[in-house]
Amino acid sequence: MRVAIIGATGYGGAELVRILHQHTAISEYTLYSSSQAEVAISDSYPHLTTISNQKLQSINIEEMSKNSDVVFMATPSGISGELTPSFLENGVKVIDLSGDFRFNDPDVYETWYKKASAPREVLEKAVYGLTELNREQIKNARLIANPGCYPTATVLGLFPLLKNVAVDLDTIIIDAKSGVSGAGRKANIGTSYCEINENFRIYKVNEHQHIPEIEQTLKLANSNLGPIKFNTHLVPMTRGIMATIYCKPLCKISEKTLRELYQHQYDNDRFVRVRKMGEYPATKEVYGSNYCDIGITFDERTGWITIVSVIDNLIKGAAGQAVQNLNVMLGIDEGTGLYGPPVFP
Ligand SMILES: NC(=O)C1=CN([C@@H]2O[C@H](COP(=O)(O)OP(=O)(O)OC[C@H]3O[C@@H](n4cnc5c(N)ncnc54)[C@H](OP(=O)(O)O)[C@@H]3O)[C@@H](O)[C@H]2O)C=CC1
Ligand SMILES: CC(=O)N[C@@H](CCC(=O)OP(=O)(O)O)C(=O)O
Repeated sequence: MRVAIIGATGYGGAELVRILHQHTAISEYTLYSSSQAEVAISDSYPHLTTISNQKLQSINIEEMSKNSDVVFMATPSGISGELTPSFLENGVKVIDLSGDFRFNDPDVYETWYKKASAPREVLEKAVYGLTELNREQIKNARLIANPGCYPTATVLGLFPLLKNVAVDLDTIIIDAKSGVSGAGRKANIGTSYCEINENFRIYKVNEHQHIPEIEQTLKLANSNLGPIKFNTHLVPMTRGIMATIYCKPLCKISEKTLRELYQHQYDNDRFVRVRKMGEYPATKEVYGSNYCDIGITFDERTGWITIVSVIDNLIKGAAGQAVQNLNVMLGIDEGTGLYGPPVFP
C-alpha cells in the first residue's frame, strides 16, 4: 500500500506522518506540498527529526497516480474538490480531511463554505467517514469524506440518543469549544498568542460551516430533526474539542438506561468510551489519542439531559479518524497505528 499526503506541512498532515510512522501495515508514504519542494519535512517540523527525513515533493497528479494507491488530502477546503476527480479517474483512492465531499447536495457546500462545489457526480461517490456509523460502506469506498472535528464529537455524542429516545427536537442545544490547532498552522491574527491567551471567545455565531454537516448526519438518526442550535468557542489550549449538548426528552428516563443505551450503541467501537455514571470527560483525557469519550446524565429536577463529548481535534477529529478509515478500507485491524493511549497530564 503506497500512501501519499498532500498538505503534509499542515497540522493534520504532520499528524498523519506521526501516525503512519507507527503503522505496521504502511511502510511507504510520500509527502507533497504546493509551496515547498526538496525541503525535508523535519525542517518544517523538527519533532519529526530522524522520524521522517523525507523531502517534500511538488504535486503532480499523473506522477503521483503512478506511485500511490491512496492519497490523503490534508488541504484547505476547495483544493480536494479540484484534485480528487483526477485521482479517482486514475484509480487512486482518496481520503479527504477537508469539507469538500461531506455533503450530498452541492448547494449546501456552496452556501456554507462560500466556494464552488465539486461536481455532484463525484460527491455521489463519497462515503462519509464517521467510522462508527458507516463502517460497512467505508470498506468498499474509493473516496472518503473524513468528518469535521466538531461534527465528530457532536454526532457521536447525540446519535444514540436521537436514534433511541423520543426527544423534544426543538430543545437541542450544542455548545462546542475547541483548542486553537483546529484553525490550522497558517498565521492568523485571531489565533496569535496575545489574542488567544487568557481569552475565551465565541466565533462564527450561527454560521459555522459544520452546522449543515451535523444536521445531515443526525437526520439519519431522526429524520424529523430541524435546524440545530450550534455555536463554537475558541479556548486557550492547543488541542481538544468539548461539545456540551443539552436537550429535553419527551418522557422521564433514568441515567442508568441512558448509559446502557450508549454502551450498547458503542459496544464494538473501541475508540468510543462511555464514561461511568457521574463521570464527565475532560479534553486532556483524550489528548493525543483517537478516543471520543462521552459522559451523559439526566437531571430529575429540570427534566433535561446533558451529554459531554470530547475528542482530540487533530486525531479523532482529523488524522486519526482518517487512518481508522484507511484501516477499514484495507480490511485490517481498525486500530492499527492508533493504539497510543492519551497523553496526560
Ligand atoms: N486542524 C484540525 O483540527 C482539523 C482540520 N480539518 C481540515 O483538514 C484540512 C487540513 O487542516 P490543517 O492541517 O489544520 O490545516 P493547515 O493550515 O495546518 O495545513 C493545510 C496545508 O494545506 C496545504 N495547502 C495550502 N494551499 C494549498 C493548495 N492550493 N494546494 C495544495 N495544498 C495546499 C498547505 O501546505 P503547502 O503550503 O505545503 O502546500 C498547508 O500546510 C482542512 O481542510 C481543515 O479544515 C479537519 C478536522 C480537524
Ligand atoms: C478552532 C477552529 O478555527 N476550528 C476550525 C475547524 C475547521 C475545520 O476543521 O474545517 P472543515 O472541517 O470545514 O474542513 C473552524 O471552526 O472553522
